[in-house]
Amino acid sequence: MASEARSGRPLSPKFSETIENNLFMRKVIPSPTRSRNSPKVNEDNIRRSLEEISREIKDIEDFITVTENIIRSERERDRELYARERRRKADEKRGKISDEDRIIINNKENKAPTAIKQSPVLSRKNSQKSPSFKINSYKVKKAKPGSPKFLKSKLYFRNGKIGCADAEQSSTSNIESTHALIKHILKYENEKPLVSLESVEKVLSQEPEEQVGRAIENGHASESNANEKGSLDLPDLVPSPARTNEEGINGNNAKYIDLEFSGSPEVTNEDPQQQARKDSLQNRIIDKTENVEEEMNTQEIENLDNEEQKFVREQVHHLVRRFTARTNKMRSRIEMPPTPSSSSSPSPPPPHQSIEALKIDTLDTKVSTRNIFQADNQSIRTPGKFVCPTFCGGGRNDDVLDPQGKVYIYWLCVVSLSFLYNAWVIPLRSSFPFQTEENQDIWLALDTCADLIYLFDVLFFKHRVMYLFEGFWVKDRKLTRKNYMRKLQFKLDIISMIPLDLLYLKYGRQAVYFRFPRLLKIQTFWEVFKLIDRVMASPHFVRVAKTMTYMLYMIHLTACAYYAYSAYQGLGTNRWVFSGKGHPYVRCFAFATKTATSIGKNPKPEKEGELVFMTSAWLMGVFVFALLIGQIRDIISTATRTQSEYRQLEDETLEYMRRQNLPINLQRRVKGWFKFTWDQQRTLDESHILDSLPANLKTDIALSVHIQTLSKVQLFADCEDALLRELVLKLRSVTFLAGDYVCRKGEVGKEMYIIKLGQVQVMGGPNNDEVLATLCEGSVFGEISLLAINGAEGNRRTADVRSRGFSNLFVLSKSDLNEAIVYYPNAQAILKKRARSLMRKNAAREREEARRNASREADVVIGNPTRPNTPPKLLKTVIQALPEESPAAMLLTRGSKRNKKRRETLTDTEESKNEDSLRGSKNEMIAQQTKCTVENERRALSPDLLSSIEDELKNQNKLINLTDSEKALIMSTNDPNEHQSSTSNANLPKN
Ligand SMILES: Nc1ncnc2c1ncn2[C@@H]1O[C@@H]2COP(=O)(O)O[C@H]2[C@H]1O
Repeated sequence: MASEARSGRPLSPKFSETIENNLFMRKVIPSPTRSRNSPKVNEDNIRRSLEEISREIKDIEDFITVTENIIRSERERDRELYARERRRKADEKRGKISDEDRIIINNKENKAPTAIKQSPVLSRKNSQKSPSFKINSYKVKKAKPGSPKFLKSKLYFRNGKIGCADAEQSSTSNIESTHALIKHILKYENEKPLVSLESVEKVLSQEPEEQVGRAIENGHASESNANEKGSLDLPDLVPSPARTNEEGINGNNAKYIDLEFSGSPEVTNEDPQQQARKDSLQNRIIDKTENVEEEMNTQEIENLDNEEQKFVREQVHHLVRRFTARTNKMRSRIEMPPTPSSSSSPSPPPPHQSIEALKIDTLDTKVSTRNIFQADNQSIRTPGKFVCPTFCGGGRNDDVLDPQGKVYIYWLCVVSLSFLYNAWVIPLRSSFPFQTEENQDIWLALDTCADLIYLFDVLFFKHRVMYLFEGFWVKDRKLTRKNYMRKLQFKLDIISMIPLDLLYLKYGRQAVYFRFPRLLKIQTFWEVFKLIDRVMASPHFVRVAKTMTYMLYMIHLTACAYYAYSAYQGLGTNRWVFSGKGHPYVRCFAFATKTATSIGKNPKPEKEGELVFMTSAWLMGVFVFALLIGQIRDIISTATRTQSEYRQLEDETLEYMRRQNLPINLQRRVKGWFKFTWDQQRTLDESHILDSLPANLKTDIALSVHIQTLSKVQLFADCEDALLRELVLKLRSVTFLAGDYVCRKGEVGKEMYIIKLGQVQVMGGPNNDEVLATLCEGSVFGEISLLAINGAEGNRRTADVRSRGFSNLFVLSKSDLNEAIVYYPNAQAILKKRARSLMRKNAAREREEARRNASREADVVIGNPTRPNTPPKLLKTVIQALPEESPAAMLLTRGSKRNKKRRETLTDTEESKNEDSLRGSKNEMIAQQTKCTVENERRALSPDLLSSIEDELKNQNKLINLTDSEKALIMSTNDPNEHQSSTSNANLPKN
């Protein structure tokens, strides 16, 4: 917008165009529907429109500033150009131009040919429509690259700068090209005039005034005639013998206005007639140009100032005013009262102040909406005329006090101390003989200090405290003062300062009771406790302290009264009154304490007056102590309520489990859960704590509490903050014990999780005992099944997730997630991307596992053929052949009961023996063969035995050592010969 306005010459039409074209201006003009806002309009919509309006007003403000700057700078430039031009023309007229200057002017003239082009006003018009004037051109073919001819260029004049048109399109440096081109022009200018006389005549015959008028009206209409591109070009300056002036007009360049600006003294070969003609033409040109130019310039500049500019400015200011008023009205209607905690932030003024703010003179050109809003806060600038204009800063509003600010609270503490001084000392000095002639001055000084504090409080502090009015903090000093003066507190403060002490003059300084009005400052004392209660980390202490102060003060008053009564009756006149022995205050205070608390024995009252005193003291004691004890109980119970609730719940749960006879282990886990949850949160259910707060505050609190965890969640870091705000209140906190499964593979997923504390393990593998990943604080899991990427089947958990130690997780339900995420496509995309990548990873892992299993199975088939389970036929035959009860048969059929391995070895040996015996005396070869066969066949039944024998024989290459009992067993079954042979057989190496 700014650039448009800057480049546009006819500022007024451009201005109005800009305004009309701008969206914000269209919005600014209030439509009937807009102004007729129904009260039922949704608050959100109002808010949004309010924000929009604020933005628009800001835009208008910028718009005004920019356009005003443009107007100013344009005007200055116009004036400057105009003055320069006039000076130059005057010089020219007087023929004072040096030759050198003439050449430069010549070229300058060429930048904006004819008188028309010299008009700054017109130049701007031109530059608006066509940004450049092409004033020269080269049309030489086959020129060297880089040479001015090659450029075939035209000089242009744009925004006060000269340049070479073609250089812009080529990569050549514009400055270099322009320089070269100018040099070239100057070189040939001596040989041939730049502009022919005929061209000049032609232009002049077209009535320049007309051209000017048209140019102004139509924005270069005259130039368009000459050049469709809107440029005013001179004929080719390259000296070409074939080329004549006529060609310049009628040939290719016929559309150009050819002007000859000569008069160069170097052109000496002209005849005097021609010279005279040239001079007269030149003069005509200059005269006409000057007249037109002068007229135009003056008119333009004045018009600029007087009409459009003013109109536009006024219009815009008017709109700004209207919109500011509307905005303030709307704001006053919808703005929520700030919470006490936000009071320190700059707050808007009460509505009536806003209205006053609107009285600001918006006609000031520098006014801005920002200023208006600032003015809202400073609407009243007149100095205060009421209380202490000098000290109180009059009507300034920059030093109001925040009622919850530190300065004010500290000051209230000081005032409270002086109140307490008065409250304790006035009864004390009135009853006890503590004010003597010697210390009177000290008391007087202390009294004066306390009084000064009271005075300062009223003069400098109380009336500056800002207050809430219809939801707005009122910060105006005049209003805060009025507010203070309206209150009862002001009246009490004034009464408490009444200098009744002056009566000392009449009644003497002993009459301290004249200071009793000072006790009316008690409101400040209450206020300070109230404020400290709010700002202290543990308000229970403040409450207990307050109650204790009351109690002690009652006892103090009783002590004073007791002493006064005793003094009245006469010290030590009976057993009840104060005896006068010891420190009077300490004794009387002890008496009063015993009476009030009914602890300890006090002397019995004897007189009626004493009885009345005691009765009232007892009553007060009962009342005050009942109150005190009740309060302290409340305070303590409030402080420990959450803990006792937790204890109660834990006890009930454990009791229930005991009654149900649940396993001890389970009970222990539940106990662990209670302990861990309490340690972590100091409450069992956080969610209900903030129930009573509005949603925005709840969100803020939840964000502050969980920010540490949530800041680690990548999902939220990558997405808008709004998503986090939306979800934070929906997060539920859950605790898992060590080894607990958070979710199981194949379950339907209904929640996703964010790890708040601890670690979880994602389990996988064929037996779900392989840890695929360990996730820690800030990690998100359980989202795959929620997103249901794989259609209906996709809502199943893809892995087991187990808590590694104790872990605390945020749970987000599927519905909550879906509800929120639907508006955040970014987050959706991130979650889906992550889910897909996890799924791909899992799929790849599962494929790999399947492949490994398959290859393992294949190995078994090839490498380990299974042996038949049925005993071989030969063995069956042998067993049948053996006597049933023989140890060999028993061994073969049942095996040993003692040492299996040894027995089997034995059986093996025996069997060999039996085989031998079976074969009898048949040749050894056959027996051996048989034995081997049997052995081979037995291997099927007891591979361990056989292999162990084999191993022993192979590896150690020694005889198998049978135990004696085994040998005996074998020998007892078979004859000695057989035994021999069997032993030898048994000892045979297998191979
Ligand atoms: N290989 C893995 N690495 C990390 N996390 C995983 C992996 N596989 C599954 N998960 C997470 O474990 C979750 C189990 O439940 P979901 O399938 O809903 O979502 C799953 C993922 O968030």
